[in-house]
Amino acid sequence: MGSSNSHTHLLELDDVRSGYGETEVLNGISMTVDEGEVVALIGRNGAGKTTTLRTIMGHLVPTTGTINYRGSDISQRDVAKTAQQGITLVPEDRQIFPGLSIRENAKISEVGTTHNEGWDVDDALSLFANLEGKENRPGSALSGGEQQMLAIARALVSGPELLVLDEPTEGLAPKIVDEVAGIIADLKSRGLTILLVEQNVETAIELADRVYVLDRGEIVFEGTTEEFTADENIKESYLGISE
Ligand SMILES: Nc1ncnc2c1ncn2[C@@H]1O[C@H](COP(=O)(O)OP(=O)(O)OP(=O)(O)O)[C@@H](O)[C@H]1O
Repeated sequence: MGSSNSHTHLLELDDVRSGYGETEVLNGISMTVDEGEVVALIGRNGAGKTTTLRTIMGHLVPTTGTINYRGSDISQRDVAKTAQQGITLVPEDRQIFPGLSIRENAKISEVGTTHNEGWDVDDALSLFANLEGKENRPGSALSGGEQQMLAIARALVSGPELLVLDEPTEGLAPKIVDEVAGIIADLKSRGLTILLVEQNVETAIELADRVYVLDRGEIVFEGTTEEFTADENIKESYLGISE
């Protein structure tokens, strides 16, 4: 039915159903992201988090429901159109080109950036101390943490209005998790709008203003980070966290 208030959200999913062929994975989810917010989408393995992002990005088209971006329905558009509209995904597998240097990987996003001026390649890389002095090193020589940082830098070069991060800390050592979280916090403080999918609940709540919990294709909790932190029941029931 849509949001009852008259405020236009940056991104609004309303009763979205989506999946793969006959298999419905999202059973009618509704969520919003407002400008300047960091919104975390969390949930167990297989809950449908990546499917939600694929649907937002246009890899999957909802069978019913709407996705509005700046008040326009974008449910039926393709991936290229989504990127042009300023929604940039940093995918779970990071997709760094192994034969290209760090700089070349970052520069790729300059191509076709039409909607908005993106970050300068040097400015984007300079956010990450770990990448400093390594601009000519090939993607194949990077650690998982460095790949993640480069993937975020490359996304910034495309000039996102909404940065979508799919499990950015997955598989990283604790020290590197902290560094990546620090960069996300920095981007947040600069006013960038971020939709963050995380399995790492601690990192998610450290960064997010609001939290959605997805379970078996349904949103089972929505609230501020404070409300989530106070809700022992939701943490225990859906995320297997108890203190
Ligand atoms: N290409 C596909 N074809 C059919 N089913 C799929 C496909 N990709 C995912 N699924 C199914 O959709 C459901 C949700 O998967 P999804 O990857 O969205 O979950 P997730 O919450 O992102 O989990 P994870 O943390 O493991 O990535 C799972 O049951 C999964 O098996």
